Amino acid sequence: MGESVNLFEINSLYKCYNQKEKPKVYAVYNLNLTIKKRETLGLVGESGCGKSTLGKMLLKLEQPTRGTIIFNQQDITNYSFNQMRKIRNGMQMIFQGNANAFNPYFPVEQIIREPLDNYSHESKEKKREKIVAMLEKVGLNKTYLTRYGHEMSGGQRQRVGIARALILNPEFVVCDEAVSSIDYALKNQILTLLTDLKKQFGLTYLFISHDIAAVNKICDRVIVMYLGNIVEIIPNINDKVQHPYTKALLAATLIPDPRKREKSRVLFKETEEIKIPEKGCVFQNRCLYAQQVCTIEPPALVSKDNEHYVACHLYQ
Ligand SMILES: Nc1ncnc2c1ncn2[C@@H]1O[C@H](COP(=O)(O)OP(=O)(O)OP(=O)(O)O)[C@@H](O)[C@H]1O
Repeated sequence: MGESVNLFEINSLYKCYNQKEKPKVYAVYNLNLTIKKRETLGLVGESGCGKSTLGKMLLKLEQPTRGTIIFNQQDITNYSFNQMRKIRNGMQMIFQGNANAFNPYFPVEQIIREPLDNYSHESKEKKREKIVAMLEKVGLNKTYLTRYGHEMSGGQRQRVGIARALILNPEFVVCDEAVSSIDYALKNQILTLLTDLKKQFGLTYLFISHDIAAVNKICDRVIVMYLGNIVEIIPNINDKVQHPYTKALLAATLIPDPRKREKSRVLFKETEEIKIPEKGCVFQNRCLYAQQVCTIEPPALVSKDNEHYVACHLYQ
């Protein structure tokens, strides 16, 4: 049997958070997706649409309520903590590089060494050599070993976070808003660094971001999520998007002038409560083009052309 080109195969995945004395929240709802080896897959959508929950389920930091997650042809959905331990070093996460991202009492050496200590019995000196080599790969050097989080800039902290995520040679990295809190020039440097490291280490990224420009720069394909569902998969964000939600999202975020952006929000219908409807399309309550069928049948995610998928009755 040849090697699979898919790193992940995700089938009918659900995550429901049961909250005390509050209604259930479906953060991810019947989601189907494959992630190809060595691709950078973008994940965009409004706050609360389930992006982080999906990322955490792939890393098994959250347990799915239903569905299956196949990683490298192994069904890891119900793997125990010990079974996950054997593959967890192959999956890592890069968070926002803000000052709270690291333990304030740990110097950089300890921050990056922590994952190594969990997985390797090498001597302290050998580990230090690896840490210094990794610091150099991310554009820092050994003088940073003794620095604390608050003694670094946002960009330097972000580089340390990347070094920590890559120290165990992972195959898959979730970048969760990894460049969202840094300014434009620095953002470009970190995006270039992530792209270089991807080539060097043969990485696969899930790149979660509110920043459409960053997604545009780095991603091979982009998933658009709305209320826990995938509404569109775009091979390239410059391609013609089709789903009314994607159009509205792009119009709202790509216009630099916030006053004009406000106007473009009319692309959504305003609703009091944004929640998954009992039947039909998830976006029906806010869609300006909703028809009767949208209130009855959920649209399937169908292929348009060349890996462009859209879940909308307007195009079926
Ligand atoms: N531990 C939790 N307990 C209860 N509800 C949760 C929990 N984590 C997330 N949720 C809810 O699940 C939904 C999806 O949250 P999630 O953090 O995945 O969204 P997101 O798209 O990553 O948002 P953001 O862009 O703001 O980070 C939200 O309604 C959120 O309130």
